[in-house]
Amino acid sequence: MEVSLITSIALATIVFLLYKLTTRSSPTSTKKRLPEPWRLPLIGHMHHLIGTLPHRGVMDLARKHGSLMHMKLGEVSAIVVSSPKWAKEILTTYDIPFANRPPSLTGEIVAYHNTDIVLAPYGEYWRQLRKICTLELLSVKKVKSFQSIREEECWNLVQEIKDLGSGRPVNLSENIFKLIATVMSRAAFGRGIKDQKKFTELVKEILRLSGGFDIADIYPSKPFLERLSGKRGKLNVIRNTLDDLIGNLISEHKRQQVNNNTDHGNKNETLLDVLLRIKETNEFPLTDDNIKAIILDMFGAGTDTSSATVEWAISELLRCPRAMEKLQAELRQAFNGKERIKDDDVQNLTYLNLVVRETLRLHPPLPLVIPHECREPINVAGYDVASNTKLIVNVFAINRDPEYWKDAETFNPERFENSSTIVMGADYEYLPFGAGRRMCPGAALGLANVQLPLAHIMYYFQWKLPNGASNDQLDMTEVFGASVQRKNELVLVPSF
Ligand code: HEM
Repeated sequence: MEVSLITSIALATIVFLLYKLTTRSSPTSTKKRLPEPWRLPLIGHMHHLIGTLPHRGVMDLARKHGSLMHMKLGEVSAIVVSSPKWAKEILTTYDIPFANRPPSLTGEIVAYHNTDIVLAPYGEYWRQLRKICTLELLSVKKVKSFQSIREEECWNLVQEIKDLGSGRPVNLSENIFKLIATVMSRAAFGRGIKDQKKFTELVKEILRLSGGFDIADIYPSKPFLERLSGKRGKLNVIRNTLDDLIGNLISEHKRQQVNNNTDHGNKNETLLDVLLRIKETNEFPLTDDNIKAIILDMFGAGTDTSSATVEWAISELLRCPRAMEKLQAELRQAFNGKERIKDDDVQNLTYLNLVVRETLRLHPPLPLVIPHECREPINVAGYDVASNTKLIVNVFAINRDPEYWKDAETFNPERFENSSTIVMGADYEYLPFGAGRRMCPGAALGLANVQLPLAHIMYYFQWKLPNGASNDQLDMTEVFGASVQRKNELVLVPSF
């Protein structure tokens, strides 16, 4: 992040000089303006984010300048929301005007001209895709239908760790990501795919390139910067490779459907089956490219988010022995005498659920959600907001707002004991899945993909840091991309 910011600022200076040579300054506006930090010409407020991670930098700025603040990121104007009060106001009263997504290079290239769900502009096409998500792809019934896949893959991970032997370090980051990517592959295509490693690496690379703070994002009107930064070229290469990979899977699927005369609508339909059925029955016009874009969304939105949550949960538990013991006691009592843990068994485990909620409070994988964009000029609390203004909801700051959360920085699952909050707080004080029309439609699947792996990892093994380091020395440094991950992989030593 730091390198990309510094590169952005260096390139911005060049653009600034060119700009100065070719433009005259405009008269100062007299309109009421939102509070903002001091800014520099052309780069705006980007310099405030040097040496920090965007969600933390923006939180610190908001604590000084206000929880509804304006920021200029290069040439992009953004309104930044950092408190439950403003999140509620904006995501209810102004939800529709802000329901758009800003155009992005990722959307143009990798999402086949924004024909996925995540980046699709607000409108009829997006509405239809949301309906397909709610009723078909990510419905409770569908999430349940992937139960045996989750159980098998979790069990495989337990066996792999056992095969390595007690006391041998395990790279949990790698293994958890692989587990969730395999679950998603099997859910999407019915099996783990041949090129799975390559596929998931490419999806990870897209996410890494889509943080929203690099030079191409902050100067959208200067397309030559996309080339100069190499982003356009990289995304094109990734898209072409993924296009071949998913294209082949679609062709294979179509062949199998003809051979097997597949019974449409059966309970084991994969995500790809569902989309091909919708296409074939003309329920909603979808092209193969649309299907590729939607499938990529399921991976992009569904793998990193869940795997990061499992990793952060383990990290927090390691540093909080009291919570770790309590969770393991709950699991051992619930599964005493059972060889295998079933998906249904974990749904009602109180403390496991509290741990997951508290992890998502402190470590929302998408701390600045996915940027929204204003569709029309509006007035928010007396401030004029121009169309195309970006909306950044700093969920990271909201989830840690000291006005709402006692000891906000402390990992304390018990704080949710008497609360009904699961996916969002009634007062918008807890928003790991966002809120409003663009809220995450995959929360049920995301939670299921977190709970079961976490239960397995905590039930079957005791964990400690390698080389005799004490658990409270675990490094918790974050790295910012499309989602916030651990900077250093989580390598731990199991005993059993
Ligand atoms: C722990 C897991 C997850 C977390 C914390 C999470 C969080 C989020 C957040 C914060 C947003 C953006 C909301 C906004 O822009 O206001 C989002 C959007 C989205 N998520 Fe998730 N997500 C998770 C898992 C999943 C899964 C498993 C899927 C599907 C496989 C999924 C699919 C999506 C989609 C399609 C969108 C875009 C919705 C739209 O633009 O209409 N997510 N998610």
